[in-house]
Amino acid sequence: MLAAVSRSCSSKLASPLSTPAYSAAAAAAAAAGSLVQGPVMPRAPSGGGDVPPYAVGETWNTPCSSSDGSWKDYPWSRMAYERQAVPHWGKVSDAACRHAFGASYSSQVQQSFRYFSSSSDQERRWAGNKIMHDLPRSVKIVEVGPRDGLQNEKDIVPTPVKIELIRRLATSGLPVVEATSFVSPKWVPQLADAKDVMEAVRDIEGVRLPVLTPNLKGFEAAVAAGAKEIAVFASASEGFSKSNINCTIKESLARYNDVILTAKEQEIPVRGYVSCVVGCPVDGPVPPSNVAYVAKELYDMGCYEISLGDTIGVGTPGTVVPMLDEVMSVVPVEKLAVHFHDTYGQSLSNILISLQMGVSVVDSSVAGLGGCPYAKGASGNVATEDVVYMLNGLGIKTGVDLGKVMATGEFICKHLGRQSGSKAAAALSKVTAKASKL
Ligand SMILES: CC(C)(COP(=O)([O-])OP(=O)([O-])OC[C@H]1O[C@@H](n2cnc3c(N)ncnc32)[C@H](O)[C@@H]1OP(=O)([O-])[O-])[C@@H](O)C(=O)NCCC(=O)NCCSC(=O)C[C@@](C)(O)CC(=O)[O-]
Repeated sequence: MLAAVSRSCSSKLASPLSTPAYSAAAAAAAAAGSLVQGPVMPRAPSGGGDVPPYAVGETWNTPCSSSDGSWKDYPWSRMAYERQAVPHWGKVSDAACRHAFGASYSSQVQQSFRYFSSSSDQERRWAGNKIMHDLPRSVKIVEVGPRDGLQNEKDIVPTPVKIELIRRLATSGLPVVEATSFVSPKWVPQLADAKDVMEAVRDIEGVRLPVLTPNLKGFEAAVAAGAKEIAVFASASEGFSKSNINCTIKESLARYNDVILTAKEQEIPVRGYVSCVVGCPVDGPVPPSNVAYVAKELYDMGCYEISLGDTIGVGTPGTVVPMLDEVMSVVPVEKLAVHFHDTYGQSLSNILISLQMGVSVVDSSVAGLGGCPYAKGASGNVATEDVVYMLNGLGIKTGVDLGKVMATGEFICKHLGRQSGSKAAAALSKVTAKASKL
């Protein structure tokens, strides 16, 4: 990833060279080679210091400390070492700030510090072309906060709050907002109000509002409530399939075949999820071939898009790459989406590597809400704010207004009585608060 550097957009502020963040970045840059002369050419791995002396593509298991204090090998800790990215230091322009913040960029925000890697769209593209070639020009973000984000909440969120959450997300420029699930209320009590939620939001314009349906019963209820798009969800691991939807993978695929055939008759588009694409809370590591098998089955049945879910967030680029590689050999990459949970803080790295492999659809959840009630240890989804911030920084278009998503994150976090799981939102709100005192 590109290194970040803090610069001021305003000449009225203290010299950016004197800010602590800049000094730290400057020290790092100086150590890496050059600060003032622009791009630094990558150095070949030396094999010394902290850099592992492994060849590109070589893999190994990293010993990890387990909860009982012993050292174990986790098979999903496969890693691949490649040469380091090249930092490109530059002054941040107003255009870049506007790009990062979207339409809600204001003169107040303009006064604040920026944390971007390059000074202009052109320079960002330079870095992108040089190091991260093949990045898409635009990415579709599928917001899953109202469904995946809320389904794990213990206290029932009032229906009007859910409706308002969807309305606000829809006006943030997000093209798709997964609204709710028509699943058994005995299994997921939080979403027992699916009918009321869907009836209230069904006519919101300019956004697609898919809902999860585990069977024909759910499909019929969803359509009756006004759903115009649905999603089915299978698992790449038997253990999770049984604990999540109480049937084997084979049984679930037969069930989804019925749902998809019925949906086709009514011209209702169906998205397909594959969960546990790297690891399963019950079965452990999941072979990429299992993921490819389930993804292809769903695609062949007629799902227009297959979302690959790292349900418990154990993936790293080292395991995500071979998984995607295998899936891409049976499903066209333009039909794939990635869905990362941030349990181990790997989501943004995994998204970046997925984009480099050609994926251009990313699922995320406002304020990083989320977790699956049937996946012990699963934490929130990657935060929408963090994804938008990274994509803005890379000059990749999303059409999403970061300021509006941040405000929506504040809204829902206030109702849940907790802090946002988005690091970008936390940092940017501090920056904005500081700027308002200037
Ligand atoms: C699949 C079932 C229904 C099987 O549940 P079951 O108990 O095996 O099914 P059943 O057919 O025996 O039905 C039991 C009861 O549920 C009712 N029922 C049956 N279906 C429905 C329905 N659609 N809507 C409302 N009610 C329903 C049915 O009518 C019956 O009611 P009763 O006669 O006892 O009063 C259940 O296991 C279930 O609802 N599971 C959903 C669990 C869930 O939503 N998990 C979270 C999804 S997140 C995920 O999968 C991962 C993902 C997508 O986010 C990606 C990622 O993060 O990686």
